[in-house]
Amino acid sequence: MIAVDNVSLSYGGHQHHQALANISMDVKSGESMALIGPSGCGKSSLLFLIAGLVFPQRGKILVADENVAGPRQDVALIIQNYGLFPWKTVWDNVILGLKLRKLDHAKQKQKVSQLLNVLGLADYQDKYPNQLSGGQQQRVAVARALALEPMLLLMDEPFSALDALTRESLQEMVLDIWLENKMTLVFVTHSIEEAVFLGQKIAIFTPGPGRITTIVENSGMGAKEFRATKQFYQQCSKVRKLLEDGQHESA
Ligand SMILES: Nc1ncnc2c1ncn2[C@@H]1O[C@H](COP(=O)(O)OP(=O)(O)OP(=O)(O)O)[C@@H](O)[C@H]1O
Repeated sequence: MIAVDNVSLSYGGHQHHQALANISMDVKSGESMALIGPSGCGKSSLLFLIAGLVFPQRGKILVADENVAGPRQDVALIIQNYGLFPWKTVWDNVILGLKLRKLDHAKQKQKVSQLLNVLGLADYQDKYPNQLSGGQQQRVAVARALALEPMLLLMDEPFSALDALTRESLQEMVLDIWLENKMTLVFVTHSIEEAVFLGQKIAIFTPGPGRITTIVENSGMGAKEFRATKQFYQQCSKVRKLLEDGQHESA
């Protein structure tokens, strides 16, 4: 589904800054991958490259076997801080993408109602984002992305602003959606537990410029009970150790 081949990215201007160096990775169709590493190591930049919002100076990125030349209709991106329109209600935020696609009106309504029900937002459909909690806003962002039935869902630190329990329940919701829809999922996180709970593969980044040092296979993920297993704790320890090693290397 995604093939990133030897990609380097610099941001221009006179303070020329190399954000990513020689990144290669593959994500198969239906897989989930977590991107984790210290702040500023280029995780969001890699997500934006895959989304077709920025372009590399070197290397190649394919999505569904096609060169990424711009945003695609079948790829949804949830940006940091949810990216909701504050002047639109929950309903209008979620239906927006379907309107832009000019989907049949009845189908638009049916789809949005269904999603709001599934995500527990039906009672909030006429509220505005600033009338909602962080967890509710996050669910609206997820609903808006899922309305488009993406084959690839990209999420940038989706649950970072949430309290621990809300965060876990939304992680479980995303796991359910991923298992049911068999879409490909790539997400950025700072949380080791989140990476291990939701990532079938976990890409470990180091900074200065951003590189992927290791891709951890995490075959145990896929069940809610995984969180309570010994394997889960072992995987968390492994990821923590790799992150620490990366910090020492780049220090
Ligand atoms: N538009 C931009 N112009 C110039 N530099 C940028 C731009 N966007 C990001 N950078 C720089 O590129 C580097 C990588 O940023 P990026 O946001 O991808 O990192 P990150 O790993 O996602 O960080 P965080 O975990 O803090 O969100 C940083 O040093 C950042 O300052």
